[in-house]
Amino acid sequence: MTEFDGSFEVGAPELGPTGAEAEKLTAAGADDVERAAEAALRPKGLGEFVGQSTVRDQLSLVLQAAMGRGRAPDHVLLSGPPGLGKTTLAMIIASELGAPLRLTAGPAVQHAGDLAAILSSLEPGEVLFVDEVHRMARAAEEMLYVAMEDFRVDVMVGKGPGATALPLDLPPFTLVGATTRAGLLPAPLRDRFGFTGYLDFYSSTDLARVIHRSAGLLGIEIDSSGADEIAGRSRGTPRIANRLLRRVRDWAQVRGDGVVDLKAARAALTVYEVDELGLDRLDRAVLEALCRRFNGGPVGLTTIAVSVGEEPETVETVAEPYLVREGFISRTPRGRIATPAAWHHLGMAPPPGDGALPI
Ligand SMILES: Nc1ncnc2c1ncn2[C@@H]1O[C@H](COP(=O)(O)OP(=O)(O)OP(=O)(O)O)[C@@H](O)[C@H]1O
Repeated sequence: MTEFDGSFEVGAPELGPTGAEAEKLTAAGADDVERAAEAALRPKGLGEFVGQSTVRDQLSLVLQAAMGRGRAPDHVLLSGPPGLGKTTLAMIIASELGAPLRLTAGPAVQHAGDLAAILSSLEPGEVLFVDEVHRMARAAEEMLYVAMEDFRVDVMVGKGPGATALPLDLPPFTLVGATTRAGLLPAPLRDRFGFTGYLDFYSSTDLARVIHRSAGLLGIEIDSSGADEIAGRSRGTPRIANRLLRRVRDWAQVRGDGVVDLKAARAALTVYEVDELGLDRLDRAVLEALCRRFNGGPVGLTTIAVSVGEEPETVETVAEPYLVREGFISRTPRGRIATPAAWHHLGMAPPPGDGALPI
């Protein structure tokens, strides 16, 4: 039996649930039907990718220039909160280049040997996508520096004092790394990416476009008031927009007339506890913990995570970026603080002075 090296090969840049994503899903236990539905909605080319015009333009230049030179493009780092399209862009990069794509993730690369196995089997021009690149083991990271810069990997043969490093030349390849936490990447790794694309939360207008596009692909009848309502509650995130669209579609089918309109969107999102600003259970639990239990803070991330029953990383990468962006939370050296907006959102008056202002 061949040992699993934590990566998945995609021969042709076939996108959608039958390609790389389907393999990824199978290996992950296919426990998530939502993810399969999501994969079906992935844009297949830069032209279909909604919004993020700056990153799109920059990337398009990088790719066109490389193709013009007949060379593999520089390594690309994609940075931004979850669900904004990093994996989708990696697939698009391979697709636009007509190159095969290999997918893996930082947590699957826990030993240098895992990475050596992946790198040494890359085809010329292949795109290697490493999701959560900030979570790779240190030894693998160091191997990656050399592979990115010199297209070489040193394979260790033997053990102990007699061990020798055999240099193995690699074909040119393009690494696409994705991270939700660019700040955690060591500088030597960050510096080896020739281009970094920063993905930001989407405007409601762009999200409404994503929703109309997805509705078209799924054969859902939708009007603009329904799309706008869903967009406004999607926390600036296409993944959430697509998920809420499917939930509103369920409501429209079971309790409505099948059309996703304003009434269906409002009723369904009330059922699913997504409030008018798009805050969901976790977001509200974080605000409640901060205000009710810790009187507005400052309080440490771990303490908040324990009180809402989540991992600190989930709170930090999933809930916080949006809460900070919407001005509900301030991050200070002493911990997280609830802003007056957070208190008001919970229907409470902020305490005078402390807790209301960032320190
Ligand atoms: N610009 C976009 N236009 C249309 N749909 C998009 C766009 N960006 C993302 N999506 C949709 O949102 C879903 C999530 O995107 P994707 O998986 O690429 O996010 P991600 O940033 O890689 O998330 P994570 O960090 O959690 O892996 C995809 O199914 C895709 O259909």
